[in-house]
Amino acid sequence: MARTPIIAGNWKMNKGTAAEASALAQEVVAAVAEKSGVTVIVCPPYTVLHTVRGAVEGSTVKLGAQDAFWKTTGAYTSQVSAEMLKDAGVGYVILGHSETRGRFGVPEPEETIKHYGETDATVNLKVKAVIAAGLVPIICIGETLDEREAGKTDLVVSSQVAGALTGVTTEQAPKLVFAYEPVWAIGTGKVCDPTEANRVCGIVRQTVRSLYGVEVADSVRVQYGGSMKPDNAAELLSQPHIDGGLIGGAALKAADFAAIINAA
Ligand SMILES: O=C[C@H](O)COP(=O)(O)O
Repeated sequence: MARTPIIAGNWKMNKGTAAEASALAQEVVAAVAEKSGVTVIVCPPYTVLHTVRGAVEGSTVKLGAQDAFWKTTGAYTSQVSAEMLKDAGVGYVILGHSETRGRFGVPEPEETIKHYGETDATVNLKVKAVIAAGLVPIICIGETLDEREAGKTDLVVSSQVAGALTGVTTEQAPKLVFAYEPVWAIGTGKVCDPTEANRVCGIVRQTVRSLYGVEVADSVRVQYGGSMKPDNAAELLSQPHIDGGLIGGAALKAADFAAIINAA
């Protein structure tokens, strides 16, 4: 089955002033104006969603968010619901990014803390809330270096996929997007070998197949993320199980982001 490639830029906690966000979003819109046949998404910080919404309006570039809470409203200080994101013009939501998942319950030194205790259970609640709001979740999964070296990659990835999908129906599943992001490849410049990235994206698809059957498995889109750059994108994106990319650092420069999109 032909799946439409999907490239998402995760700006993380960057380009968060209105001026920066507006400039980058406008550059992305201009850089991909002639490109068709690819779903292009930008995921800025919450504070500039409105700004970026205005910048991408009327273009093919879609608006995404970096997380969502599972409750719709209430006394949940600091949280943002999927319903609120929908109202803000968001169509896609990154969930379970490794920078929000917990790891082994080991406290980290303050200067390096960047994990917020996300578990498969909270990712699952968020996936269901995002689907209920009519938005598309981009579900992140991936192993740490320790897990890879212990030979646990396939187990970690398949259990994260299955854990995210409890209670998600066969009717809801075809639209899902997954992002396989080996944690050791994120922001390190150490990209996963394309053949291995394809193999693990195949594990994601196989897990979906075991839960929902072959048609759904053929429909879901699986991105690779982790140091994808203009010079390695074509080889990664030509792999049969890799339908796109979740891009961090290279999404902060419109020319690099566009080069990756053009390789899809
Ligand atoms: O969400 C994006 C990923 O964490 C990849 O980040 P990166 O491209 O900077 O390695």
